[in-house]
Amino acid sequence: MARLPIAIRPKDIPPLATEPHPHPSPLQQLVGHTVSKTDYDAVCVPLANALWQDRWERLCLRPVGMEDEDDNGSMQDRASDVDRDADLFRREPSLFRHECNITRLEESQSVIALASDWLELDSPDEGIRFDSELGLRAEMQHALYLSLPVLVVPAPNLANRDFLPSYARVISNLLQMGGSSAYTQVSIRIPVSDPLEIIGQGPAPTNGHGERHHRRSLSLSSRPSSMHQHQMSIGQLSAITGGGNDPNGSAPASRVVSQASSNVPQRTVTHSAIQGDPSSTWEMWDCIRSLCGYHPRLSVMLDLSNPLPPSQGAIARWAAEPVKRIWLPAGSFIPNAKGYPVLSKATQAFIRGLSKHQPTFVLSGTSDARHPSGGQNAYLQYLRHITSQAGASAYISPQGPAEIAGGYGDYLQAPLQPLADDLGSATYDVFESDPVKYHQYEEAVFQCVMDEERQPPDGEPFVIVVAGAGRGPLVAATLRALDRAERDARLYAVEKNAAAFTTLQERKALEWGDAVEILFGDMRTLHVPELADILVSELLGSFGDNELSPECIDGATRFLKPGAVSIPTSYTAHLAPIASSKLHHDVTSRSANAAEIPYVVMMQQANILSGETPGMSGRCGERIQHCWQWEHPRWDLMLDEAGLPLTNSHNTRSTTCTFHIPHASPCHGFAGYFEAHLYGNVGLSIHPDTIARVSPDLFSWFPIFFPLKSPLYLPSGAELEVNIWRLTDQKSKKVWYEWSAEAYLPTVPQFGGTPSGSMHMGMRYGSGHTNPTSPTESHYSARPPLRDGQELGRVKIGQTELHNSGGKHYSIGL
Ligand SMILES: C[S@@+](CC[C@H](N)C(=O)[O-])C[C@H]1O[C@@H](n2cnc3c(N)ncnc32)[C@H](O)[C@@H]1O
Repeated sequence: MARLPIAIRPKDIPPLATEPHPHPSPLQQLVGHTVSKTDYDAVCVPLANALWQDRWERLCLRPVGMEDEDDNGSMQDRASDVDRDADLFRREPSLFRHECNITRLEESQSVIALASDWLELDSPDEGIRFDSELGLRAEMQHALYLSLPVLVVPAPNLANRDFLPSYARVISNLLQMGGSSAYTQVSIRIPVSDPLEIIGQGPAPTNGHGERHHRRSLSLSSRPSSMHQHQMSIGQLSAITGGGNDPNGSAPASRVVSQASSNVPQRTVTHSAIQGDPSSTWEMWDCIRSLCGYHPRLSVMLDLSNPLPPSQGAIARWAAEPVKRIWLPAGSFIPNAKGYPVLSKATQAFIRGLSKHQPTFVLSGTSDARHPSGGQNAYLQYLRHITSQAGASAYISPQGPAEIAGGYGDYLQAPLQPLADDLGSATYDVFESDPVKYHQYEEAVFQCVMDEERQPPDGEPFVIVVAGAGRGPLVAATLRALDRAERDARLYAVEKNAAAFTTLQERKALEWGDAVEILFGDMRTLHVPELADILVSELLGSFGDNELSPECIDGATRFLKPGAVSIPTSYTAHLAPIASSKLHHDVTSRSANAAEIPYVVMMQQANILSGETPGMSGRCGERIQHCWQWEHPRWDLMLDEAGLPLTNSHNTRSTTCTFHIPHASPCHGFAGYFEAHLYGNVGLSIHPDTIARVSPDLFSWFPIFFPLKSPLYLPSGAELEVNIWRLTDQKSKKVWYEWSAEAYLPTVPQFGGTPSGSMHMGMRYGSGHTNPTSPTESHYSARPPLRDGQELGRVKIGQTELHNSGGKHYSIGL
């Protein structure tokens, strides 16, 4: 595992430079020292300091109660002076040098800059929202000027969910600044959970004392003035659950919301966390990145100040998101038996799972002596220890060691077409680097030639054809199997790639001699000197049939003896809906038609969305569902005079899979897998649930990805119906896939059972059999009690286009 970067958030921020360039500034010295003399890789500091906050508040807010004193003339004069300054600020919002912590280009390397956490882009007060936007734009302008790698923006406030689109709009606009050459990323700091999800308490308590009351400056005369009072933020809530809310540690400390202003909508705040929704903070992120169009410079800083939500499914969704940074305050560590800071088992596993994102960790509050043993360095050493143990893929990829798959993570590749195209020697070399596949074939051939029922009559040797021999590894595996079984065979190796055939010639000349007869040509038309008992082939694609194994084996069946066997004897295709911001972005940034093409990809930053349960309606299948099956050889086909099938229509397939979606998420497409039965008890699998049992460590195939042009949003408890077709056209000699999906929410009819009286069956309306304060998967799967004769219905909530209609954008040449 590569060493993951760790940054420190120092308690004290160095002062500004007192000597001119090129003398290093105090911040430069701190960064230089940290990077060269400690085991940290970066320093995390707020971009601006308290003087900036003071100016912004002086210009944009006014203490509550001031209007009562407005009959005093001098007070009014002061107010109009402030208004003038405020308008000047709004005309060209920018930071002064003394308001900044970072001022030089030379300071910007190895620095993670935090935007001011007192800005309220989602304040219920319109004026505060707009002035916060101006403040943040001033900070972004400064960050862009200094080419800072990232500006971390504080999380939106769950209690202000109604204004989340306003927050997201500001972020989207921020990402337009600096034009296409802009370099600075924007990272949204999102808490991994809301503490109320964990403790399941009632409405958030309000902060009854110590808050500063403000009202907006009167200068925005087109907008009514307003009064503000603090309300408890996510960060403050984290303190009550032990998540820690210290100046170094946690989410923003102050939020002001207006209560009196007429520009503040008098809506009831639906605080989803209060109702124990484990999706709440993730949904904030989902809304922001969707409104920002999956911008490539937008990422997540996942804030682990609060405990993880209890639901595995809710946590796993972060695997599909661009989590580039992880905020780990000292308060998120627990003391072990000796008093050293450690992380809970669940947090360790979560962090290991996210390691494939190569995140930068930010440790804060390490000098606060929160833990009795180990001192400040204990946090760093411990984090180094657990991240160095992080393995490869965690959530989805069936592929083996990261070293082998290295560099392929989330890399979109066009599926191979070994029938239409001739493969290069380097590609065969990659195939041959996976010993598992050849071991499985050797074992399958061994079991086949040992099988009593397969023995040729009168002690005759077997006739075996290896069809699609490539550079010969299956021929070698077959020879090893015959040797072990002490069986004789006449062995033929068929290959249509003329260049690969030269390697077969070489191997025959130097290794195999008379033991192997090599034949050049297409197995569908080539003359084979005698009928075979066993046909060995490996023409499998990631979805089983996508390299046209069915068509090729059909064509080779004409040189098999009646009752002969094919290795593989059968194979199946499987599908699951996935979310992956990365894959979605990579596909949609290619071309307009790029989402109409399947890809082969080692999925890393991806998450399977479906659950194992049948859902509330009982209609849903497994997490990963079987699409279709192929069995070989087929003896039931109508053949032409050459012994070939009259049509290829028997090789069309279609299926509808219905998936239960336990946790809200956009669906970005579908992951496809195959399982193959070779012979006896030997198989191959890239299905995530069976690979370890069937063919552990197999890495020859990555899953196939059928993308969606636009994400299909699926709320908690949704049912996703996926249609996929394998189609073929004799005239144009091609095979292709088409796919589409529909989303539904289950409903239960209310008394009387009319459709209009139906009620959605999302988690909030769960059965009442589950504990609403500890959401788990069962929350979503419990079926509500139905009255006699009542049936669950469903309402349709979304639909995709039909992808790759008529094979217009992607097809496989026959
Ligand atoms: C996936 S590769 C497998 C190569 C080799 N058996 C191995 O396992 O490394 C499939 C091979 O089948 C060959 N092939 C595909 N269709 C064929 C056909 N109709 N007739 C003969 N060879 C074919 C390709 O050229 C390629 O060498």
